[in-house]
Amino acid sequence: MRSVAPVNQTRAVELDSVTKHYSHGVTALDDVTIGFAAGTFTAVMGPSGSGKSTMLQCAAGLDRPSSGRVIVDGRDLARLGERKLTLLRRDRIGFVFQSFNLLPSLTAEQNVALPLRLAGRRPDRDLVRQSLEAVGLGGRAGHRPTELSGGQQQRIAIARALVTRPAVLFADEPTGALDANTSRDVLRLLRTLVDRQAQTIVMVTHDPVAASYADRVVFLADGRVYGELHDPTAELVSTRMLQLEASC
Ligand SMILES: Nc1ncnc2c1ncn2[C@@H]1O[C@H](COP(=O)(O)OP(=O)(O)OP(=O)(O)O)[C@@H](O)[C@H]1O
Repeated sequence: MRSVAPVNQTRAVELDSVTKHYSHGVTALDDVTIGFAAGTFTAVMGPSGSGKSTMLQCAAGLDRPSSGRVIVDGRDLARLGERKLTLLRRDRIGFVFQSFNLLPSLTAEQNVALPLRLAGRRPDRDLVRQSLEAVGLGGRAGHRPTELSGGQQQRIAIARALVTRPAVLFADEPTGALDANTSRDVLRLLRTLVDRQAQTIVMVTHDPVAASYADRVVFLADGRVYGELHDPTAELVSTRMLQLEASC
């Protein structure tokens, strides 16, 4: 059963009137105001070029908005200098991508420990093992990425993103490179992390089935928020996407 959102839920991430201009007069985000409550799973959908990745990059502090505010874990990113922003990204924000980005020469355990090493911390073996167990791969600690399936590699990437216990996990098309069965395993894992550990997850996807694992789907078009769905089904998400594409 899904977690029930408590009243007065705190927001792990907030975007307040965020606009992002790129060169050649492109406005990728146009005055976007949206919040992501702690302990919830949100999918972000929209036609190609609607600003989904840009929104994730701005929310994760990987890119700076042209105007507006981004608040993560109670901190206004615009007020942080580069060093403090790097620390916040490293300690409080997790990111997984379509490509797993694991280091091929390292074992699963060493890949998961990497964020701790990069932070100059001696990796706590128990913590690394717990992260591997949380993604169901406690028995694969000594395996290298080439010895793991695509779904297992993505689960290692998720364990690596979670080892610092981030306030939010951003996922950009995390199942984009996986087949339907493997995708389902990864999506179930994300759902379990929300339900059992109250992890906050924001996931960009093109797939209505993937979006149906979320508590809420936010639709973007032309850099703007065009509504949302709560407790989505894949059918409802597909219908909304068709309506959105027809109106663009
Ligand atoms: N670095 C950049 N420089 C210039 N324009 C960019 C840059 N990055 C993105 N854009 C433009 O910003 C708009 C939004 O792009 P974005 O990648 O956020 O969309 P998206 O919804 O994630 O697309 P897709 O589903 O195709 O991945 C697009 O028009 C894109 O061409």
